Amino acid sequence: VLEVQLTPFNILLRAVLDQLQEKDQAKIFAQPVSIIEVPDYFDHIKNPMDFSTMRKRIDAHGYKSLEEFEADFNQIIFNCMKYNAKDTFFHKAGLRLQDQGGAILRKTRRDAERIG
Ligand SMILES: CC(=O)c1c[nH]c2ccccc12
Repeated sequence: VLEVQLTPFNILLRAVLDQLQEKDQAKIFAQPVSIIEVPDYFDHIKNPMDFSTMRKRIDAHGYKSLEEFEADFNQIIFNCMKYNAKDTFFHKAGLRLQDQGGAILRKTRRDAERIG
């Protein structure tokens, strides 16, 4: 059922989100951090974010601009770097996603600028 109205903007956001998720092979950022797995997570992290939540917001037409979309992506990274100590697999995965995702978003902004 095509319950999501496909506008050019949310087609673009879904495509960018797919590219960002390709950089998360371990699927660390795919779903919300589980309060069962990590009981103290929400003591430290006040604005949880993950890719599945972003996808829901795209489908609800909840992003009014690319900047709002990027803010949620940056929240994922910020939370990961804050909660996980520097020498952990998760922290390092956050750094890599920030680097690789940053390149994807810069190219997206450039393309959007050109297309207008
Ligand atoms: C994204 C993130 O920080 C995590 C994703 N899964 C986790 C499991 C335990 C602790 C942290 C996490």
